[in-house]
Amino acid sequence: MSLGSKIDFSKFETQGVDITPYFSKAELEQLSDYEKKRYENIKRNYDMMIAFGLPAVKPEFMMGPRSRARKRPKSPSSSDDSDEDWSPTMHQTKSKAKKMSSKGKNISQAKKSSSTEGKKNSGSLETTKSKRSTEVKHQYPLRENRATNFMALEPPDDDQFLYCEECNKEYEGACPDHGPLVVVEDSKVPDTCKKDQDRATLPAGLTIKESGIPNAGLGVWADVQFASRTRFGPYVGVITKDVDKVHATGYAWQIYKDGEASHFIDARDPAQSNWMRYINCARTEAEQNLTAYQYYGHIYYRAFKTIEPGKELLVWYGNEYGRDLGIVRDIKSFLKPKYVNGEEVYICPWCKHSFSMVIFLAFHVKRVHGSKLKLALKKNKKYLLLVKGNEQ
Ligand SMILES: C[S@@+](CC[C@H](N)C(=O)[O-])C[C@H]1O[C@@H](n2cnc3c(N)ncnc32)[C@H](O)[C@@H]1O
Repeated sequence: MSLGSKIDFSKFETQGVDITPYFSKAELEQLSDYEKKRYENIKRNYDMMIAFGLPAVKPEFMMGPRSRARKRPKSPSSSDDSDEDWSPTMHQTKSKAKKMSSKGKNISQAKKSSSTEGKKNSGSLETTKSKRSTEVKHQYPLRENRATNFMALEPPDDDQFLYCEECNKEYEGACPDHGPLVVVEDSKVPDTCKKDQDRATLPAGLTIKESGIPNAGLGVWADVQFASRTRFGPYVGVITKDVDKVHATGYAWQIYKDGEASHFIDARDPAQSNWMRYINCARTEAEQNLTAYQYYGHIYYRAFKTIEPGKELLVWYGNEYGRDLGIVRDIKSFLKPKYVNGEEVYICPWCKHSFSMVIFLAFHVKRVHGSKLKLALKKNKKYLLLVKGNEQ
């Protein structure tokens, strides 16, 4: 089976996409560049399905401004997505972390959250009932999904414990065996530099310049070596509960209180943020060198390996935002069908559009996310493999 081999995708690659007819002037003004690009991708995908005679349901935004009520986005904590079983190097996990007081008192049982090797390598999943891929039943709507472009950790039960990656335990203070983290403070900002506060706070030994990730904008690079267990932060921004605003910019961290989403720290304004707003999202585990964590209501980044001079500082933004940037690191759940009214539905792991057939998902994945799927046999079972994508 060669998915999509006879389809000419090239005209869709090059054709411009105009989304302006579907929005009122006021709505267009409110959309960020990020959101516009996202709607263009959805429209391009829909146009492609129609052009190839594939059944597709019109995305909601294409119904026009009058018939559409803009949906509020879901918070990541309320997501019904079930593939949150792996979250790269995020160690504040609900009720699973072993917590130790600074005196070494055991509070609860540990989760070995960084042992992702086996999970990372499982790039295949069984496709059940493969005959489905040859019989067209009906196409599920292309679900319109609002971008989840804020950064989010797994909700911590509480944020008064510090995780020690070396002992895989949390302590109420410094680790008794490995000591405190090495703290890198922000540079002090003179009053005359307030409007450029973000850049002025950059600590010595770091540079802000174009990212090594294509089209990612600026990034932060190490000029000197930073040891593992170096702490940066806190992440500085405006405290807000305005989810629409944080969606439009992509610079906010979700903060939790008592395990529930509470507010955001939004670093969209350079005059009210710090240099950490320029740290980009790692595309792979291999290139990630920072772990984000929440401590007493603040977000800090900590090096979990030595960062050599010339390396870009990269953190993980969370599964939802990662997917939105086209990064899927949880390949394990790729193409696992979900069941809706007894029917198999295949969900795109990047943007979560639903498809009734694997082949439709394959078209979509190739066109919108630039990845290919191929069928493989393993122990006499059929698997679908992602053969090209962001996972390297
Ligand atoms: C917190 S900002 C990071 C700083 C940003 N690069 C800048 O120049 O201001 C988040 C934005 O950076 C870009 N970005 C970060 N990581 C990325 C990645 N892995 N791939 C593509 N874009 C990325 C996206 O535009 C994202 O919305």
